Amino acid sequence: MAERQDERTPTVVVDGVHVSYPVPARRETVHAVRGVSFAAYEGEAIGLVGTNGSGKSTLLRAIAGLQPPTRGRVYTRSNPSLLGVNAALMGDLTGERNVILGGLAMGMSRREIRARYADIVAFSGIDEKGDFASLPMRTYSSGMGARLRFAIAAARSHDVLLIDEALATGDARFQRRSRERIAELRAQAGTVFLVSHGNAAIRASCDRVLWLEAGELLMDGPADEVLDAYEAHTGKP
Ligand SMILES: Nc1ncnc2c1ncn2[C@@H]1O[C@H](COP(=O)(O)OP(=O)(O)OP(=O)(O)O)[C@@H](O)[C@H]1O
Repeated sequence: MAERQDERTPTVVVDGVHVSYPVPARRETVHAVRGVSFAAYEGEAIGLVGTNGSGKSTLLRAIAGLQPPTRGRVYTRSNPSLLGVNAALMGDLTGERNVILGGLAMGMSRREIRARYADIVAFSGIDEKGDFASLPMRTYSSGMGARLRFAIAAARSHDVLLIDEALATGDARFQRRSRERIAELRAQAGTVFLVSHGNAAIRASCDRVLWLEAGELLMDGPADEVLDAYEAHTGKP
């Protein structure tokens, strides 16, 4: 077993990571992630579950390099262009402008963006109820924003793609497109992390699940096994 594991190529190694947020107003720190360790490999899709405030988004931000660990280390194989477009989307700009800026922020050329533009908008589904691509993003529902963000991020291949909640927002067709895209990214030896409150989306796309509770890694194993235990704990599917 150990030998077979050694043949796989790690893409992310999280080694004893702690993250604390100072809350000066209350003169305390929130210890959001507590000593989490695991390795992720090429071709894996890994779901993150845990009840509200258990540290999922914080761990994702630490892997993305957006939140420095207070203790421990995160190693990633490639330059983490993860969650690439998250910061770049701007409410006052149209969806179209955001697609262009998001693509540039991920290192795509203008020519590549032009070539992919129609696909990105079609993937997001934002134009299904009118010409939303030409309207400012602040006029979008939060689900539309999340879907456009995912569509932009999915337009190029990633060694590591971190997805926070986006998939929970779409209808059945968007979810099918997302599942297909995740499968393609994995086939290109990428690693996908998925945070969602919808266990069904995780069951459909992930083969491995990490269960965080109060900042600690409670369970790490095959998706069905961990989700069954998690659902027994929360009492809901
Ligand atoms: N910027 C911040 N400053 C202070 N505390 C924070 C900050 N961001 C998150 N926290 C706290 O850290 C803990 C973990 O939050 P986090 O958002 O990582 O959990 P989560 O599992 O993603 O939650 P949810 O499922 O509700 O989205 C929570 O107690 C939260 O209140």
